[in-house]
Amino acid sequence: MSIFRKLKPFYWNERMLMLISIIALIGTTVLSLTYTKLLQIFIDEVIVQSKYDLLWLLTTATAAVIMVKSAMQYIYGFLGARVGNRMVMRLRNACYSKLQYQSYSYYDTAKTGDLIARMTVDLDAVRNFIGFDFAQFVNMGLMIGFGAVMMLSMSWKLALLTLMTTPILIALTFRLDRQAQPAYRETRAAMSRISSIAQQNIVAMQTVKSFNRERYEIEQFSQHNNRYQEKQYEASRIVSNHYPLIEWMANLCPILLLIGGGVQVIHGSLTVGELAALFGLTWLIISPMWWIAFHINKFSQAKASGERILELLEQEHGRKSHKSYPSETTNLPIAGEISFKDVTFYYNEQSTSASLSNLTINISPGSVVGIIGPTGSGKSTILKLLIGAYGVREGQIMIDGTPFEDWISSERRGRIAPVFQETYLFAATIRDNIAYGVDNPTEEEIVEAATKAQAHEFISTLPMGYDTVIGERGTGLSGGQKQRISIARALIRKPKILILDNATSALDMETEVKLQKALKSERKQFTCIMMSNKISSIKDADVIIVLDKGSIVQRGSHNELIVAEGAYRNLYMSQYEEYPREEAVSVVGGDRG
Ligand SMILES: Nc1ncnc2c1ncn2[C@@H]1O[C@H](COP(=O)(O)OP(=O)(O)OP(=O)(O)O)[C@@H](O)[C@H]1O
Repeated sequence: MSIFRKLKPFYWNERMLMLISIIALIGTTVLSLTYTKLLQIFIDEVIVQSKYDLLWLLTTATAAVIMVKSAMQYIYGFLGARVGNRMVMRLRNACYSKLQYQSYSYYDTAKTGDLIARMTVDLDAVRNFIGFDFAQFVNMGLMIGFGAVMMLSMSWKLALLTLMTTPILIALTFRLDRQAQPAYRETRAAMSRISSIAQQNIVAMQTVKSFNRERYEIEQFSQHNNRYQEKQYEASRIVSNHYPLIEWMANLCPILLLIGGGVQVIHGSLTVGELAALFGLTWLIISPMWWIAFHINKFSQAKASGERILELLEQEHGRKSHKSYPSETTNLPIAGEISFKDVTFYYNEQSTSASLSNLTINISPGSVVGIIGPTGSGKSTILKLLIGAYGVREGQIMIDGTPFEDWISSERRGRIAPVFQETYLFAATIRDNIAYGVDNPTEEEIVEAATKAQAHEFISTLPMGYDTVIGERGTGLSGGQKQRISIARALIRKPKILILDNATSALDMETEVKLQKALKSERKQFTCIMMSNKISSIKDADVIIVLDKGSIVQRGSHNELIVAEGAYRNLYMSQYEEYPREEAVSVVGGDRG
């Protein structure tokens, strides 16, 4: 029950509704018990004593009982659903908020399908338990209790005889819960794996199809689906193994009553009506006993699901993102000076080599810095440190002379705008995708950002312009178009620090030059860090930093680096070997384009 205790804040507000719902359910139970009394009066007085005038009264009383019972059943169903839905809404919101503020490193290993399964299938299991099954539990306990009291008041000897098997039944249901719980836990985990595989497959469908791996994917999915089925079988086997025993024990009650009660009727110590009433009561007690097994089953499933939801809610993974992230840009004065002092960074304890080693960089406000290096040299890692995705343990990063930790957790954080290497666009209009960078931007601001990002021109040629709806992950647009929209999304923030991580890799030379010119015209507005593998993207930077295996191997302007022996010149030669003469002449001649 500790799981449901921990989930209490999510349903405790609804305790009044829960109480009314439970009272309504108890009402229906008590009314069900009165049927047996009416039956007793009918046999002993109407039939045996021929009091026919009581017939109408009994009929009217039975009709009234039925009506009140249905009204109570309606209240129970209506309020139960309301409690369950409200609770699940709160829980889902809490899970969603938790996911928003989870650390970046959490998402290094998180499985999307698993998270979605927790927020849908698992939440539904908990909703059903809190909304309906919990009330049924209470009701069944009371039904057995009331029924037993009524039986005891009519004939305590017969009651004891009849209910002899009850302790065994209770022990069996507890055993069922104990054994079923791990099986349901595994079932839920298997379901999560299935969701993860399906989700990954849908996202990677292009790759799957282009490599003709449909059959392989089907086999993989089928294996996991089989595993899920096996886990389900295991859970149902445990439940089914218990059902016959529970049924047997439960059915022993009316048999014992018929033997004991029959003997008493023969000896005249019990009327036929009383035996009929006791018989009715026995069934009213037995049926909840059967149902207890069913509801225990639901309880075990809800517990397994509750555990998974709590795991999501309680998980703290690495450095948390800051809740104060402002969606509005701030007017606090920000210069945009960045300095890295002897920064060494490992992603995790298991890493054998540092992703950045002894990095010392000083970037003055309003300057453009190009960072170039081969793949895996640490460019994206610098971006991740600058957006606060990971904490620095060795060395120090300062912004405007303020230690990074203080700076990033302040309002100013909103003035840093990254454009990631992998462009992510939402399934929405182009306007909404650009506007995502800030709250309620004007049309002029959207067009201005798109124009600077060299996106306005192509957007205007689309039949629906800014209202063009793009598919999930930006389908319907070329790679270069997606990159320009994500640059516009960053520019609309009017950043003080703009970081472009290979963000122009898909642009043609002409568009890239135009974009660089546009950014250059703004150069005093913000500090710009451009990371790239391409010399053409960074050669106009004030300073170029050349990285290799996480260390700075060269720094200087393009003109300085091109004439010096080293990594930059080698890179240049390899990228421009097709037209070495023109470029060499223009560069060595000092023409910086
Ligand atoms: N989340 C991560 N966990 C562990 N190691 C990582 C992680 N991300 C990157 N790395 C490692 O850090 C090193 C630097 O990676 P980074 O992504 O910064 O390189 P990069 O220069 O941006 O490469 P590219 O040009 O290919 O994008 C690589 O060795 C990489 O394997």
